[in-house]
Amino acid sequence: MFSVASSHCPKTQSDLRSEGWPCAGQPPPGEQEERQDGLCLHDGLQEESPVPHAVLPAPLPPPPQSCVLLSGVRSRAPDPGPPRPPPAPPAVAVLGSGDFSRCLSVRLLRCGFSVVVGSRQPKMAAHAFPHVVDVTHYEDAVGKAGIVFLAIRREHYSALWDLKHLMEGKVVVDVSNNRRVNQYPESNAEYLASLLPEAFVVKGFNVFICSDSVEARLQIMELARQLHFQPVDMGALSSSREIENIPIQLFPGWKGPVLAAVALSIFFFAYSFIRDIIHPYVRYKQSDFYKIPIEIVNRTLPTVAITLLALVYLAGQLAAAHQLYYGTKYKHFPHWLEGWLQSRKQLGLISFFLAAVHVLYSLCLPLRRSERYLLLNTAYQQIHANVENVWNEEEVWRVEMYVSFGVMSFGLLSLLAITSIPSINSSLNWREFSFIQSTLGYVALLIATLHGLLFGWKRALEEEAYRFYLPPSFVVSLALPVVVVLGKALMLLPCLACKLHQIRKGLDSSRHQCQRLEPVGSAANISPERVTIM
Ligand SMILES: NC(=O)C1=CN([C@@H]2O[C@H](COP(=O)(O)OP(=O)(O)OC[C@H]3O[C@@H](n4cnc5c(N)ncnc54)[C@H](OP(=O)(O)O)[C@@H]3O)[C@@H](O)[C@H]2O)C=CC1
Ligand SMILES: [Cu+2]
Repeated sequence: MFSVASSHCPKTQSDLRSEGWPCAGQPPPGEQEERQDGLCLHDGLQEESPVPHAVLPAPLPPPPQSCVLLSGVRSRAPDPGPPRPPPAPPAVAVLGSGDFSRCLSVRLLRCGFSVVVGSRQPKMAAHAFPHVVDVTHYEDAVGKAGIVFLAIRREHYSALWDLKHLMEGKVVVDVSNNRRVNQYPESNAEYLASLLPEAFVVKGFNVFICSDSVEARLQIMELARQLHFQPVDMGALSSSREIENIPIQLFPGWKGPVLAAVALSIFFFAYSFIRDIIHPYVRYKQSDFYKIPIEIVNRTLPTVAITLLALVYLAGQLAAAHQLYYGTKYKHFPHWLEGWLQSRKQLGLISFFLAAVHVLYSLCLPLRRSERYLLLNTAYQQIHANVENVWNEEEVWRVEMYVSFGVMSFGLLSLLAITSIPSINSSLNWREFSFIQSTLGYVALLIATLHGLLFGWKRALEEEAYRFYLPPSFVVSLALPVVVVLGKALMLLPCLACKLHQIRKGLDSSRHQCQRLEPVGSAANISPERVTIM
């Protein structure tokens, strides 16, 4: 339903600094910083597609007015004078004539480069390219360009051995992906560098880029920018293994949140099973096993959903506590907290998913045959007892409010989920986003907690509700949300709120100023100023 991986790097990364389930608009100046180290796995050329057109880039605007040289150096503003003919576009060689080669060639052409394609059978391959592309033999193609893209698979790199002398001093770009994580002992790029020791090998292209030659790396990053990608500098060529593994990882950001959801589901399911099925069976020989498929599942779903939602906001509160304790936003969070903060969006979306399934299950409750029998039995007993009217004002109000709060909190959760879609979140400014994800997010948590409390009502105080000495599951599931809601109330106290505000404005009151750290490194290091939750 949701595309949670953004095709815009900054947006994906900006997830991390937002309040609730993250993805954020532009922060106000001085409060947040922008970094562009997101994962853009959905960027056109990154995907291996058997259909070339599936990854063909959309028509692009005209190329920038040759203000950026391929060497990565920006030229000065041109002197006013008679207009000169535009310089010949720089030639880029692409070796191989497969799917990737065709996509890349078209993109290069659209951005004003001249392309020379190297093929083992140039005559046959030429049909697949626009007529302006020079399709020739490998040797010829390499000789005509300073930058050489390899659009051939690693298994065929050995054929490049014959071109070794021609590759001397050229920038050779390895774009290959693998089919399995750590498929070969060394990365494809390192293998290529060993085959072509005189060339400057650069790994990656559209997003993550690395090379042992800083100049070559900058040159390819500039080229990527000219093709409207947002490259991320990954440093030395040794990072190529990491880059090659990225496209074949299966939802890496979801592992922790999914594991948390599964563990909580097992716990709450087992808890309800013991209390609601095993207990009546052991005590009264009453078989309630029919409750497993719907009732127990529908009791597990909301408890896990609300716990996950509380975990989203608990991470932000711990981050705020960390900042208050150290009196600065420049001290890195512990690793576990960084990971947790990064998982908030996934936690929130899983919570939304479980809440949605809970809604569906709840709507289906009256459809059950068991419900019908129970209702008839109750009616019969009522007639027997000669009771005409069982209307209970308190019960009526409790259930009306309980259902209403449930619907409201689900509505707010839906809003949070929708605004975490990259295209929607990019249409919001920082304040709008923060209002929805933080303020409305807390309201959703508060209302969901009230929904749970109204569901349980007085049962927490009744002795028979403690089966096997275990409190009802709603009591267990509401403990964390109540703590988080109270934590929020605490953070709103003027003394704490003011101090936190100052810290986030960058006014260090800390004894730790000497440890001031600039946010650096991989995407795993979230800078504290990205977190404004309270
Ligand atoms: N970074 C990214 O975003 C992406 C990277 N890639 C990578 O690009 C590379 C090319 O992928 P793709 O275009 O899909 O592959 P294809 O199989 O479609 O094309 C490979 C080309 O390699 C050439 N080649 C050279 N030697 C041989 C040989 N011995 N046997 C067969 N072909 C040979 C062929 O061109 P010819 O016959 O003209 O010589 C062939 O067309 C791969 O390494 C892939 O992982 C792919 C998609 C996305
Ligand atoms: Cu509910």
